[in-house]
This record gives sequence, structure tokens and C-alpha cells, in this order.
Amino acid sequence: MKKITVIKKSFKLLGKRGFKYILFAIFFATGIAIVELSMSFIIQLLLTSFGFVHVEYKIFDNEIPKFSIQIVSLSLVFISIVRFIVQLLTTQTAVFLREYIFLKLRQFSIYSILFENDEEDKNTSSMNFKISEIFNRSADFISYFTNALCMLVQSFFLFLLLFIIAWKEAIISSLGIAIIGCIILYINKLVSMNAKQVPVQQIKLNEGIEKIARNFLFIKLMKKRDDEYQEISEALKEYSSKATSAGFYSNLGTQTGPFLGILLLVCIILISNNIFATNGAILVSFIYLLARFIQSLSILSGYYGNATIYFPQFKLSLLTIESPNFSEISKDNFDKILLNGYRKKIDVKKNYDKISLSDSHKLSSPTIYFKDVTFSYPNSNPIFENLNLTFEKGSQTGLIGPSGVGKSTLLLLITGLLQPTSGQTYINEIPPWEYVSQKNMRIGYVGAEPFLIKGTIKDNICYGLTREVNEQDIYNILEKVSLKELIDEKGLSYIIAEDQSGLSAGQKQRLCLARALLNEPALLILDEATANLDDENELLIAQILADIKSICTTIIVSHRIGILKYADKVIDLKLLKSH
Ligand SMILES: Nc1ncnc2c1ncn2[C@@H]1O[C@H](COP(=O)(O)OP(=O)(O)OP(=O)(O)O)[C@@H](O)[C@H]1O
Repeated sequence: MKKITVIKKSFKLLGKRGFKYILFAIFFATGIAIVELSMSFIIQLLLTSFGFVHVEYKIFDNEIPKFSIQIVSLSLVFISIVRFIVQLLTTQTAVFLREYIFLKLRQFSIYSILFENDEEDKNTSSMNFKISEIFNRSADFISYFTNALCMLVQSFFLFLLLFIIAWKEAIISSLGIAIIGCIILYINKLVSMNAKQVPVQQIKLNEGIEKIARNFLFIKLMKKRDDEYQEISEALKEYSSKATSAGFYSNLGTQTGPFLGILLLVCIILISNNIFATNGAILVSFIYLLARFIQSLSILSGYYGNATIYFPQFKLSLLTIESPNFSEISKDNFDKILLNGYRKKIDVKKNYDKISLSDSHKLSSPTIYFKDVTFSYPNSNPIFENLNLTFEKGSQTGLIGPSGVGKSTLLLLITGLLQPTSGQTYINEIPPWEYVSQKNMRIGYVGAEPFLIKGTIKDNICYGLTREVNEQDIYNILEKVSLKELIDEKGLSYIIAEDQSGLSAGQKQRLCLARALLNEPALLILDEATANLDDENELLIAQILADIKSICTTIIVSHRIGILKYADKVIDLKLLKSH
């Protein structure tokens, strides 16, 4: 990515609000420089009041009166309080900005997972990696960058003040600081070189872990565990070594500043004393400001080093904002959300939003029409051409045909997840997507792969329910699909893990069927939903489906005939396509 593109995209990511926070931070940082100037004067006053240094103060030929030690001490306390507040505001603005960016990126990431890029492979590992590694580190980058910017501004003003207090010493100091700056910049280059490799190894590491998690049995069976271990270990070692090197150089840069700074201070004191013979009180002020300046520079170097470490991740997250929806999501009032944390606990109420049984129009089974439907996947031959079909209200239709003939594709067209290339599909009088998007619409879907969430059996069976049910309804439906024994043994609160272990394939499939049936669907779609059941259980499900015929339009894709026993119609897609 070109530098100019990075800058443009960074502005887009920050948005007006982010930019506003940066300006606030810079404003407070300027305040700190002014506070430092006051501090240096008060130190002078303190030294003269104690009699450590004797000097006559004059501003525009007017002598400044001597103050009592009490007044000077009180001023010192006052200015320290002001300094504390301004410093707190500066660093807090950076913290606020960090959370703002992190919240924005995470919120958008969740939005895009749910609503964008359907073709993208979505899995826990890569999603977590993106959020916890890439976005978290990007937010860290923003925070370090803002702090570095504040320190730069602060250092700049302190530098100007040095010239105001003692310009000759300031010129000599500038030379020394230029040399120190060059050394620190060189060290930071080493930080950057190492940091660049960190996300590359992180991605390798993440992909390796994901590969193992997905294919563990296969890897074990093929005796590839050693190879996988070797490969991941390499990435891990490389990652750790690059991260440690980047951290080391960043640390070296931070520590080099004060070390060389002290040497510079000693030189300045010697030169000032021996050559310029500057007044003692002024020299004390100068030395105080120079020490603060060097301190600011070394903090700046630390922030800059850390920002360099996380810059590669920040660059990666800039790709996120390429989505046209990013600006829309960014309009959320994030300041309000962040400030809420300081004021009160946010009360998140679960909104179940169930319908009453009187909402009868949504309960009636629909009729589905296909009119001259042609469909092809991008860059492929058409799967269907001029297809005309009707699935009558309350009917049960079986779809059969050889593998790859288009059975699942037809289901996707019915549910509106795919659009015909030409022709029209309707459910009742409206397009399928509109039909299924209706609030509280009762649709049941069960596929060959059971969709189970991490949670209890009860959580799973109630997931997506749009009608009120009680515990008895749940027990009844589980009994109907022959899961009573399982529930008696494990209970409704039995937890199904993320890898779905603990239940047999058939039990999982029956659980999914029970979930679909519990919702009393008006439209029920089963795609090889009984593939893992024995004949006895399959016939049992066929019987349940026969019982709900009058209230539900059912479409069943299956290679097995048992489940189609009570079907009103069985369509062989191969025959249909050859006509
Ligand atoms: N997303 C996709 N992009 C491109 N081609 C696809 C896509 N999904 C499926 N296909 C192709 O479309 C054809 C029909 O696939 P579909 O999954 O509908 O078949 P099916 O009859 O359900 O098969 P099976 O019985 O094996 O599940 C196949 O040739 C398949 O390779």
C-alpha cells in the first residue's frame, strides 16, 4: 500500500470524531508545555527564596518582587495539580481514542461477518484472530501514535522554550539532540524491520491451528501430526523471535534517549559554566526544561517504537474500511457508548419478541411457485433452465436425483438465498427473500450437517424460536423424535461443546429436527436431514411429518425413500431437467 493511500485510509478510519480526539490530545499536550515553563520559573523563585541562588529578576527593566517561601511552595503545589490534570486529560484522550477505534473495528467486523461476503469462509479461529490480534493491535497503534504525536508537540514547545530561556545553550543542545535523534531513528528502523514479520508469522500460526482443529482426526489417521507440529513450531519460533527483537530494539531506543541525554546535560552545564557564564538561576531553569525535553523525547521514542511494532497490523485493518458499509456503521454514536461506561452500567435486556398464536396469517402454510426459472452459478453452465414448478400449500414434496443434479441449489432458490438468473420465484405472492425476512416467520430448516450452537440442549432447541413454548412443549417434542431417553439421562441443561462432541450424529440430527418442529413451521425444508438416522427413526420422523401436513408446506431432499413414505409428490430432478 502506498504511503498516501495509508494516510487517506487512516483518515477514513479515524473519521471526524477520531480526528477531533487527536486534536484534543494535541491541545492538552501544548498545555503541558506551558505548565512546564511555569514550573521552571517557580523552581527559580523557590531557589532564590531559599537563598540557594542570588539573582535580581527583571522583566522589561521592572524588578520582580521576592515572594515568601509559603507563596512559592503553594504555587508549586498548584502548578503540580494543573500538570496532573492536563497530563491525565492527554493520556486519557489517547485511551478514549484507542477504545473508539477498537469498538468501531469490532462492530464493523461483526456486521461484516453477519451481513457481508457470503462467499468468505467464516470460522471461529480466523474471526477471533482478526478481532483479537489485528484489530486489538491496530487500536494499540492508534493509541501509541496519538501519544507519540502529543509528545512530539510537547517536545517542540519545550524546545522553543529552551531558546527563550538561554539561546546559546539551546543551540549547543540542538546539535546534541540531532545526533541523539538520528541514533534513535536508526534503532527504530530495526524495530520496523522485525515488526513487519510478526503478522506474517501470526497468520501462518493461526492458519496452522485452524487446520489442526478442523481436521484433527484426519491428520492423526494420516500420521501427519509430527509434520504439522514441526510446521507450526517453526512459525511460532519465528513469531517469537521477531516479536522479541522488535521489542528489544524498541526498548533500546527508549533507554538510549535518557542515557545520551544525561551526557548532553553534563556537557551543557560544563560549557555554560565555563564559556557562557550564564546566571545560575537561569541555568537551573534551562537544565530543568532540557531534562524535561529529553524525558519527553525518550517517551516519544518509546511510543514511536511501539507504534512501529503495531503498524503492520494497523495497515492490515485498513483493508476493512474498503467496504462501502463502513461509513454507515461509523455513524453510530460511539462517544456516547464509551462515556456510558463512566456513568452507569449498560443494561442489556433480552428481547424475545415472540408472536401470539392469533397471528394466524403467518402460521398458514404457503404455496411456492417457480416460473420459467433459469439458474447458473457464476462462470458455470445453467443448472436449471425454464423450470416451472408449484409446491402446493400444505403439501409434502420429495426432491430426488443424483448427486450434483441441483437439489440443494433448488432449496436455496426456494428460500431466496439464491436469486434466479432469469424467471421468477414466489412464496405466496411475494419473492422468497421477502417472505422469509418477515418478522416472526415460522420456517424450519434441517440439513445433513447439524447446526448446533455452543450451549445447553435447551439453548439449542430454543434457538430461533418465534413462538412461546414452555418446558412441557420441549419435552413433548423431544419425546416425539425419540430423544426422551437422552434427556432423561443428561437433562435439558446438558452442554453441547463447540466441537459438538457428546452426542451421536443421529442424536444431533434429531435435535435439529425437534428444533424445527417445535416452532410449528409453516414451511419446512429438510436437506438430507435423516441421513444419520436408522430406518426405525426415519419412519418415525416420516410419521411426524405426515401429521403436520395440513399446517405445513414441506420439501424434503433425500437419497433415502423412508422419509418420503407419506410424500404427496416426489420429483426426480434428473427427469425434470431432461424434459
Ligand atoms: N457455490 C457454488 N458455486 C459454483 N457451483 C456450485 C456451487 N454450489 C454448487 N455448485 C454446483 O452446482 C451443482 C449442483 O449442486 P447441488 O449442491 O445443488 O447438488 P445436489 O443435487 O444437492 O448434490 P448432492 O446430492 O451431492 O448434495 C453441482 O455441480 C455443484 O458443483
